[in-house]
Amino acid sequence: MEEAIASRYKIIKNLGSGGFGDTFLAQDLQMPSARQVVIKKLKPVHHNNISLEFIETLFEKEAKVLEELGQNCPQIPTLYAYFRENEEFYLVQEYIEGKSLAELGVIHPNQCESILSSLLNTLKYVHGKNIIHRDIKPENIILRDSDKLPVLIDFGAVKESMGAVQLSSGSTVSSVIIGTRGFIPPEQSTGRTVFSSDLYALSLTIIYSLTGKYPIELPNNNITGELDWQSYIPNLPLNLKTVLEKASKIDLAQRYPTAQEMYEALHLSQGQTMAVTPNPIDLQKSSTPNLAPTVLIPNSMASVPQQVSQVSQPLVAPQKNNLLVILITALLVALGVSGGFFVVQQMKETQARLEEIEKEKEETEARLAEEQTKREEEELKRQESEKMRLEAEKERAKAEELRRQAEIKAQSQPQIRTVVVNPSSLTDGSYGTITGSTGSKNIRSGPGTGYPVVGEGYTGESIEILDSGYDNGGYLWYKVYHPSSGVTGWMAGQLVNY
Ligand SMILES: Nc1ncnc2c1ncn2[C@@H]1O[C@H](COP(=O)(O)OP(=O)(O)OP(=O)(O)O)[C@@H](O)[C@H]1O
Repeated sequence: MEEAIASRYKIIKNLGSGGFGDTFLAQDLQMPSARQVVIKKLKPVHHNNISLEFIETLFEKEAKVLEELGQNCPQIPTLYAYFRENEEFYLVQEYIEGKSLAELGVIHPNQCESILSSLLNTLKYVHGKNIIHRDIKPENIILRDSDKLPVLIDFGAVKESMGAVQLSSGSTVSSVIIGTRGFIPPEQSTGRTVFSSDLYALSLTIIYSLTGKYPIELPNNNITGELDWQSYIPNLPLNLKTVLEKASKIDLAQRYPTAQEMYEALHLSQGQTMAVTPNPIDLQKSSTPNLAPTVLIPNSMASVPQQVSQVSQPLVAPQKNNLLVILITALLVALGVSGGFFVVQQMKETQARLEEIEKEKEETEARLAEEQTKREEEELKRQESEKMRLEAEKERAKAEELRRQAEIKAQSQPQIRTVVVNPSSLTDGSYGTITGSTGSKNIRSGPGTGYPVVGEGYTGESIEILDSGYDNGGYLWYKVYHPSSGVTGWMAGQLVNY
């Protein structure tokens, strides 16, 4: 890792590396305090058909915007410097000490509500300058240690300038879409980012702080695409729930169009006076002391609130009700006429988006049907091969059974092992007697009880010994001639006294 940047900023550590470059914590060696700063190094994505000088011009333009935002809003880091070195571009910013919402995880609903309110004030100011942040997410909001206020970092436009490309028509566009999956609404992913895209991302960021879940971790309704986050936090104050639900609508037309309207809805739905949340712009970084916090004028359409008094005031003084109703009606009629074109335009955009969603739905359905058919075909194939396997298995078992039966049969067949024990003694005239308990003894056709009985002899009778052998169990048998019956056959060894 390099040790210093531009011979002035001594790198302390790398804070992160993203798609556009690296972010470092460094010390500014040219400041007496050697204050800590954050340096963002950006690398152009494409520079085939566009010169670095052109990118530099865009970068400078965006850096100037960041400078202005940081100077006037205490909840945006101050930009100290920006420069180009070789082919890389650098932003040197105020270091905000604190933890990001991503690091903080689940936060109590009351604190979430104050964070939301405070960030809506910041966005009122930012949008008032015609700037859209484009990448609001838990990682890009730091809860500053010193005052616990949320600070918005990492504006997207300057990164967008790194992806500039020239079209054949001559106009310049960015080839990159800034934003983070799950936090960007549909219109932003098609390159048509509007103010309410930031409000959408902000609502999902607050939903993260309430539930600890990123949008991609939440289940969504298959028809509307809306996320089901409410079940994770059942006892949420109604006003906060209503505001978050509206701001996170997929349909752009159903969302709050401005931060001002969302802010008003957040506070009005509590049925109270307009909030006395200090506006970041009025808690400015400039030297003006004793600045009172602001009260927002309820029917003011301006994005920059007016400073009036430190005390909370009723939304509408009762005695002025009638006059105010007339004024509001007149204002709405005037706005209705002048805003007609804008409304038609919005409707057209919404219609186009709905058609796009419909098309995406049809494509998804076709893809799912195709996948289903494929799955069914595979299942059929699998069943077929399983059937074949079972049949083969059956055949094998059958063959095995046949083999086993043949073996049993073979084993039940008596096996004759004829062994001459004492050939010299088995000469003519070798006699023995039948022994054992009184009674008849079987004479068989072979040496073993498996052989049929061919005759009988009685204990004490004399027999001529002709041969000897063993049965399957290894027992000795004698081949005898039984003179009393004239039978020749085999007798078990223990029945013969020889
Ligand atoms: N001004 C700042 N003060 C304190 N920390 C900051 C500041 N700016 C960025 N950081 C921290 O630096 C880290 C990297 O930040 P950053 O968002 O600039 O870049 P990245 O997320 O790495 O890349 P990408 O630009 O692609 O989003 C984050 O943890 C962020 O909280």
